[in-house]
Amino acid sequence: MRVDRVRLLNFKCYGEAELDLERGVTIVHGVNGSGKSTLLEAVFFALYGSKALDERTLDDVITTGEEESEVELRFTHDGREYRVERRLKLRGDRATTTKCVLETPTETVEGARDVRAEVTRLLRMDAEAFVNCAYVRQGEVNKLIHASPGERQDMIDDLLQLGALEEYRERASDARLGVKSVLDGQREVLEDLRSQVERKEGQDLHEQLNELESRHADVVSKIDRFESQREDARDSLETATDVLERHEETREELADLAEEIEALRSKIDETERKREDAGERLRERRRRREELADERDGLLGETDLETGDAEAVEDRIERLEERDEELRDDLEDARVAITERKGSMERLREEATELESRVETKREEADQLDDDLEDAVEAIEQREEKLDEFDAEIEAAREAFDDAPITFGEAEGYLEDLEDDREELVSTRNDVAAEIRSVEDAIAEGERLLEEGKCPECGQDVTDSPHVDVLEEKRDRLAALEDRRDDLADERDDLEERIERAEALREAERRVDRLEENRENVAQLVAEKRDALEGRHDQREELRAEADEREREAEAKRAEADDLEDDVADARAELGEINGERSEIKAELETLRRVAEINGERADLERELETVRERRADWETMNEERREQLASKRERKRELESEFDDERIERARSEKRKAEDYLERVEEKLAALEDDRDQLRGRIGGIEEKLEALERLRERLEAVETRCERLDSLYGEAETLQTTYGELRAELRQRNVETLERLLNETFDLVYRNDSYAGIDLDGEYRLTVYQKDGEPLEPEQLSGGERALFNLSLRCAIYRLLAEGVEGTAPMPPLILDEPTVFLDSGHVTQLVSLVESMRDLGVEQIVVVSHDEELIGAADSLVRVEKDATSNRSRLVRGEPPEAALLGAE
Ligand SMILES: Nc1ncnc2c1ncn2[C@@H]1O[C@H](COP(=O)(O)OP(=O)(O)OP(=O)(O)O)[C@@H](O)[C@H]1O
Ligand SMILES: [Zn+2]
Repeated sequence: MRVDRVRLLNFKCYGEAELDLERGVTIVHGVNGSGKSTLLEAVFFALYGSKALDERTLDDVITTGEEESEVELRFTHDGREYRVERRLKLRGDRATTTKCVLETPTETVEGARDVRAEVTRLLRMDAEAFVNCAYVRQGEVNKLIHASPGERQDMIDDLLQLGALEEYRERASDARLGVKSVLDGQREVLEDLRSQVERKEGQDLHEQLNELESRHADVVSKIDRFESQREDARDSLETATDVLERHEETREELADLAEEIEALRSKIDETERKREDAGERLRERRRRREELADERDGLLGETDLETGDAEAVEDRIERLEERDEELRDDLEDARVAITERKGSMERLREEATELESRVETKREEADQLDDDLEDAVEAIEQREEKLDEFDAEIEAAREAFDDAPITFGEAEGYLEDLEDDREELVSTRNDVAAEIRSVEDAIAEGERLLEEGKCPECGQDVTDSPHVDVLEEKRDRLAALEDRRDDLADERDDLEERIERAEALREAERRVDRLEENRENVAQLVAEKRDALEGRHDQREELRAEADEREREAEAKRAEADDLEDDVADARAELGEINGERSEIKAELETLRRVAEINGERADLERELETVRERRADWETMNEERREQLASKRERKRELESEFDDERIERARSEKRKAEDYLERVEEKLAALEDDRDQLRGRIGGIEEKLEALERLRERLEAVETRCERLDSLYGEAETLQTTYGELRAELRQRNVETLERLLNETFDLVYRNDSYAGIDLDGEYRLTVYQKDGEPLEPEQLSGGERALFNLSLRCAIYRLLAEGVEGTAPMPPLILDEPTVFLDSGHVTQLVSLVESMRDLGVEQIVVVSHDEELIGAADSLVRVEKDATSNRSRLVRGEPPEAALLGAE
């Protein structure tokens, strides 16, 4: 068997991974925890499913955090291709297998159990055998050494299929013992049967049977006789019962007829009564009709209708109602007219009153104006007097100018001129005064100088001064100036006087101005008053004219209102007439309506009369029919009465009694006889059964005799088979043990070639003993760790080779799988392990898969697989490498 391809999905640390495996030695390497062992486990799991998991469960297989997991394995076996696929799914917190198929070239096997059975059959190994032989798991290197010889024996026997032989031997032994116990049982049965048959044969069963059968025939013939007599009795009973029943029926029919006749008669009477009542009603209704006719004739007399004919009456009513309708409209119109006119009339009168009150107001206003006018005239007169006073005053003021140097109006200018003159005068006086003073001073200076003898003019000695006469001139000048000053004083006094007068004149001028202004004002007021007076006159005239106008209007309205009052009186009179006519119409309508009512009632009566008449006729016919029925029922009754035959009835009764009597007795008798018969039958049956049992016993006896003979020979055969299997196994094991011992020694030699050990001994019970060079025996447990590992590997390889070469009909072996075989080995022994691996390959092992870190092993590989774990996703990956990669591996 060769693994071609492994494909994983979410298998433990793997996400998606796929690996093609080739022939030869494949080394799987990678750091701790990268997933190397898991890869091998996956192959194992693909083949054997949960059996490959030891104590772990399916949910350990699914990558943590995932729901589903898949593993697919393609392999070639015996030249044929196979494919196994398993799929797991987490349901809640338990994983289950949702798909498990094995595709073989000829069929598809489904279901975990069937697939495992088929794989076990193909490889001739179950899971346990697989790990004991082909798959050396990590840490299980010493498994075979630590096992007890008995366990080892079972393991190896199983692998070599010798277990089956032992099983067969045991089965043969079981079979032999089984046959023995069955045979013993059967012999006991045989004895028992024989004694039973003998006992039964001594009982005279046939004679007993004959006697009982003749007694039985006797009883049966008696029963037959009584049964036929009972039949006769039953017949006569039936006939008698018939006659009596018929009689009973006739009597019942007669009774029914009597009842029916009675019922008919009472119905006829009842209907007859109803008919009479109806006749009475007819008469009553006719009377009523007459009464109504009389009443109507009376009513018609009151009207001018010639006939009480319904149509004519309705016609008349209709016309009267139309007329009444017209009159009602007229009435309404008249009422409306009255209301309207009364309204207008009142309105007119109100308007007139209103106008009159306005006339009065206006007249009062005019009178008021009269008074106002008088007052105004008086005021004007007063003002005019005032004007005269002003004129006199003005005249008086103007008189001041009569002897004045100026005329009225010049005073102002005149005064101003005088004042200017005065000013000029004053300044001239001042100038004169100043000159006087300076001349006086110069005179005084000149006089002083002169006294000192100096020139008054230039201060030089007066002797010969040209200026001595100047002093005199100055004195002249002073006198002239003083004259002038006095003149000026006079002039001023005169001027003062004139200014005083001029001021009085100016005052008079101003007073006249004021007075004239006042006068003007008063004159204006008077003029205005006069104008106003004029206006008031006009107004007063207008008011009076208007008042007259309104007074006339009011009179006109009152006249119109009086006319309307007359109209209203006329309309009222018309209203009275209409009402009169309407009450006449109303009276006639009442009469006519009553007539119409009578007509209606009479028609109803007529219809009712008709109905009653018809009803009566119906009742008549009904009763006639009933009378006929009555006659026929009476006839039938007479017939039945004539049928009655008392004598025959009496006979039937006595016969019935007799038959009943007999039947009662015969039943008892028959029951007793039947009892006898049944008892006899039972006894006959008992004897017959005993005879049959005897027959059966004889048959069984014969059968048991044959069976015992057969069992005897079977026992002999089983005994032979058991010994044969035992011998066969011992022989085979001996042969295998010899081969295995040889292979083991060869292999151990190969991997542990030194001088310490002479050889290994394997006895028939698979007890292992290692002999040292000096001939001392050693238990394998006494070997060192490394030695033990090598020893074990040798044993594994030896078993593998034995299986691959030795056993007849062996299937092609699965790959040899070694998980970390080098852990206990030093480098020298690794080299030997490498040669072991190589020799296995040379011996024709198709595939060898080894998990190892060892460089030397890697160097020996035909192909390399590196397992890496992605640091971020934490998923393992498979990377193929070719052997040259080995050179780079020093760094790992
Ligand atoms: N169900 C699972 N889901 C995810 N990871 C898992 C699951 N089961 C196991 N693992 C992880 O798979 C990793 C690989 O384990 P494995 O034994 O294959 O490593 P290895 O390469 O053989 O290491 P060593 O060299 O130490 O033997 C471990 O780190 C383990 O934690
Ligand atoms: Zn590992």
